[in-house]
Amino acid sequence: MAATIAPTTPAGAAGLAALLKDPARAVAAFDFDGTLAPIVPDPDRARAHPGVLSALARLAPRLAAVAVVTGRPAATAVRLAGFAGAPGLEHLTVLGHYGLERWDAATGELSAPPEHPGITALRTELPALLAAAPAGTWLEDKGRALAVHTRRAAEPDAALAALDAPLRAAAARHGLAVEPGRMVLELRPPGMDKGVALTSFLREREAATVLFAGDDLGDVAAYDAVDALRATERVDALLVCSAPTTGEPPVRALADRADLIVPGPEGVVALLDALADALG
Ligand SMILES: O=P(O)(O)OC[C@H]1O[C@H](O[C@H]2O[C@H](CO)[C@@H](O)[C@H](O)[C@H]2O)[C@H](O)[C@@H](O)[C@@H]1O
Repeated sequence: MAATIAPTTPAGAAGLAALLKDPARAVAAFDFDGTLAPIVPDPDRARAHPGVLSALARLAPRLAAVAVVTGRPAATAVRLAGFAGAPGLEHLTVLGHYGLERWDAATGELSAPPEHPGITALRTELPALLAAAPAGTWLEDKGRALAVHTRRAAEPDAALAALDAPLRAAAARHGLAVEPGRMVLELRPPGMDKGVALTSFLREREAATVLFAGDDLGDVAAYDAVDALRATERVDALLVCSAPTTGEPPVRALADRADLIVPGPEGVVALLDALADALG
């Protein structure tokens, strides 16, 4: 028997009903870390939850499209999740670097803009800026963006708070945007976010319904965009919050607005399987 999917808001119930009624006009989009992949101390060791590929593959052929919208470089998300060549995901799209990059499974092509000059300059400056940071602080060079992580520090939140002002000043000096996240502060090119990326993708696919699932502050822009589409274009939607299973509190800016809260990537996989079951 299919598991019950129980949105806690009337708008979410309408979104779910619309998706089940007309899946061919629905798009499902997912954040990667914390949503499809369990959070781990080393980002390069993150992997999609073992149930993700089969659950997405069951769902994707029934929907207008499935996308991953992530702060990771698109190629990194594809590698960590094993998306390339995955049966059933021949039409998956990955929007990486908050939408700056795009990878389409159908062609295998990756599109990406040139590196922002602020990133090039900051790359040489950051080691000195981080020299006095608490042990365990480290820099993830993502190519088009630089992310300072504190998850491995003894006091991750305090370490991040101490770095906040100097990193924001450095970002301002180089014309970069600051993207805070779970024990990470990322400096990246401005002018793009998950909301802009998701809106553009939904228009491209002429979606009437969207399911979006995320877990972190970078996903708030996508929530904002979906709410705007609900209000202005009568798009039906189901906003899902993947709540941390790491002991961290959920990101309130998502949890307080979500139509459905699920327990981490395992809960997301259960939701996808329940949707696939319900679609028959
Ligand atoms: O948009 P996302 O797909 O959620 O990517 C956002 C950031 O995710 C990664 O960091 C997070 O996951 C790591 C691995 O589990 C974890 O160690 C870290 O504490 C989390 O913040 C990634 O490393 C960042 O570059 C992304 O910006």
